[in-house]
Amino acid sequence: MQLEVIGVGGAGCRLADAIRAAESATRPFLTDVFVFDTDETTLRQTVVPESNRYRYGEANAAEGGADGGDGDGSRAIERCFEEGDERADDVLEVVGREESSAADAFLVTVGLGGTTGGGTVPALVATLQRTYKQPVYVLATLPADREFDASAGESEGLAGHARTATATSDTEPPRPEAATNVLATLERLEGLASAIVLFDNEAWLRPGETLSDARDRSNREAATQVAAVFSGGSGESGEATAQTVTDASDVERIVGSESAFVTLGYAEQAVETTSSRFGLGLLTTDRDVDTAEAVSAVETVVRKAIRGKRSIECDPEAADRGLLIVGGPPAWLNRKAIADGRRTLQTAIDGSSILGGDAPRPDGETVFAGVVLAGIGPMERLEELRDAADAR
Ligand SMILES: Nc1nc2c(ncn2[C@@H]2O[C@H](COP(=O)(O)OP(=O)(O)OP(=O)(O)O)[C@@H](O)[C@H]2O)c(=O)[nH]1
Repeated sequence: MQLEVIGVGGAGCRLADAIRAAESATRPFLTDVFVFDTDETTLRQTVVPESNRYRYGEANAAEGGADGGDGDGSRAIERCFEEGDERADDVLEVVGREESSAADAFLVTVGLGGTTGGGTVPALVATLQRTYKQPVYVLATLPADREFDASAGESEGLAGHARTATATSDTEPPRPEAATNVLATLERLEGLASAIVLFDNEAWLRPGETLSDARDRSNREAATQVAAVFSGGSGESGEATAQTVTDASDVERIVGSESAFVTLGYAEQAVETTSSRFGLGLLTTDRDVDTAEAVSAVETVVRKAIRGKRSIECDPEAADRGLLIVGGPPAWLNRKAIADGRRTLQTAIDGSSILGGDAPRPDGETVFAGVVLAGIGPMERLEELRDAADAR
């Protein structure tokens, strides 16, 4: 399927940039990528073409810091929501230069916790929904615990998350109001966004890593997950055709249109191909691949994508619907193992709707699985953010 990506705010711009970088030249899945921020530097640091970068409004810092200078983050984000309509119109003026979008869906990327992205995105999603017929999905990061603490690095983290006392050289500002902002934006997105993919920064931080150090790696992880599921089931891939194609309507069926929360999973395993062995770029044939090895590779990546670390943790059983894409060099895509993988997903989520597809990658050197779990139930992380907001 084809996506139009719109990044808003610092994190939103960097995520959009990372998704653009994850796009394969031979299998494009992006019609366009736009980035919008109050901060010129953020925009310049992306590799998005200048015509698609746009600076709008005043930096929120100029209003007295990320919480508006009044110590009450909720008031600051409310002010940004009020400005949201105007900002959404600015965005639409740029994005809507073409009367209709060639994309199958929009993906709005944003980091929740701040005010620029989180303050604009509800109005932007509403405007896009009113203007276009395509679904509008949101990819939203959740802040890490240490951001809530104005004296970062001195005390313990929240709600059982182990704190690594190394945030001192972090260039990310403390955001005591972040949890409040997250909840306010999510509340507004409810009923507006077609679906909301969550990415939990706390879970993707490595011990001893600063937020600034983690962010490029986290963005690459998120972009890989997005590319696997949104570009994954493309039907034609040079000389290889998928046995089971998943298209935009399949993705829509799984993620729904009612602001369901979504988590993404991804796993890959390097496999030997003729090209990796001899560097000749020759295709691997079925005869070269041991069936047991191919089955094992597919089983392994499917299991890890479902049970391993996903964009946000939740019990797979709490999901209503699921999508599985298995990709790699065609000779490695064992059909029976892929069908078994779908059954594994069905059993794991105990839900009613499962779809699956395969994604042949003649030039690929890994077997991979991308998983979408949609309609995910109560999430511990959101509960923790609620507690953090209440504690303020
Ligand atoms: N994964 C990821 N998260 C980020 C990145 N940058 C910031 N974040 C997260 O996103 C949240 C919001 O940060 P920004 O996107 O910079 O904020 P903003 O929307 O520009 O808003 P203001 O800074 O308040 O004007 C932060 O609290 C972090 O949790 C990034 O590059 N990657």
